[in-house]
Amino acid sequence: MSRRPRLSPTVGTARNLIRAALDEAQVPEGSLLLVACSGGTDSLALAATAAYFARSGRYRVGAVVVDHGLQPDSAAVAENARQQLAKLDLDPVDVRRVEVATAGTGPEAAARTARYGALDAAVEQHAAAAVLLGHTLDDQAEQVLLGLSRGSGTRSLSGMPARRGAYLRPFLALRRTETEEICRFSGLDPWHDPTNADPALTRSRVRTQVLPYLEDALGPGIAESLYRTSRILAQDAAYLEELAAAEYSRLRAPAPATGEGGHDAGALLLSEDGLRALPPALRQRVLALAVVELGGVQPGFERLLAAENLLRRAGSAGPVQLGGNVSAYRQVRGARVPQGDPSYGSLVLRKNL
Ligand SMILES: Nc1ncnc2c1ncn2[C@@H]1O[C@H](COP(=O)(O)OP(=O)(O)OP(=O)(O)O)[C@@H](O)[C@H]1O
Repeated sequence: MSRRPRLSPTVGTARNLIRAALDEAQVPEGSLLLVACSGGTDSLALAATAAYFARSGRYRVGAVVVDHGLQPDSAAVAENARQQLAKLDLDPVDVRRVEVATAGTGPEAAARTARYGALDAAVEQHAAAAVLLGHTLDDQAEQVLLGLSRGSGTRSLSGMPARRGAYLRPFLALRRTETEEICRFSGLDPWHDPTNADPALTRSRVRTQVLPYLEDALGPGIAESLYRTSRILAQDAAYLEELAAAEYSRLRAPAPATGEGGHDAGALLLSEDGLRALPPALRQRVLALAVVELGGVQPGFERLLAAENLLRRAGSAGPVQLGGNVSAYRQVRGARVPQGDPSYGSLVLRKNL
């Protein structure tokens, strides 16, 4: 009597991870899932595991391969991905060539922007309910380590989110060695991106030198520990951001226009007493929310400390540059700010044109 090959425990774990991610995001049964697939080990393993949900009839499953056109062999890499995906009976398998606009930004960031543009377009065209990304625990550990090396805060150290809109990362708890195992088990032949071992790239050095060194020096389990840290900090970041958003809407007021009536859209006011009463973790987040609302970029820690210092000054103070051309200053009562003007007692944030 012939026996069916035993299911690898890793394949079972991977299925459970996808099932949990879809349930958590409440992706409706019968809808289309698109796997974002580079043809590399992680996303091919993801496609192979997601294919199970098509076979079981619970979802429809397709894949999108983005050809960035940055390397001479990029079309061949995309074709290899298509051939591997053809073994999995996914529908559709959509290979998209994109133009990567590298002017003014690094090639990696430009490729990412173009890739997400193509994935968004594929979601729209195929009316997909979710896009699955193949990031693993190892990717998350690298992300946290890179964040630590830059002196980042809670949000950045919480790494990549498991979910953002329709984008899901079900494999964040899975090791890269496990995605390799799934590919072997599924008879897939993944592409090995040579840039993953390129010592000129910081992330590659973290992957091939720093993490193995830490593993050696501190003992095994460092990747799992960094992943654990990311989960703890993700909870904390979400909670602090929720509190800060509530404080921001409580303390924020529109700036009056300099002329008759209306508001000055390029500025806003934050109650100084309200800001002073907050703990620094919330005060700095409130200031950052104001900067972003005015069209600036998320300010760094030192800039936020400088803005907080304005609140300790006796008279008019500032401006302090907060990034993205947004500055903060305070004005005290006098000829320019008569009592009764809402700018009095407020920190003013202004976008300089
Ligand atoms: N060219 C691409 N086309 C479609 N999706 C992609 C492409 N490149 C990356 N992705 C998606 O983004 C995820 C992360 O890619 P990245 O290259 O950062 O990591 P990786 O660990 O090398 O992943 P992989 O082994 O799947 O290539 C991939 O798992 C995949 O879901």
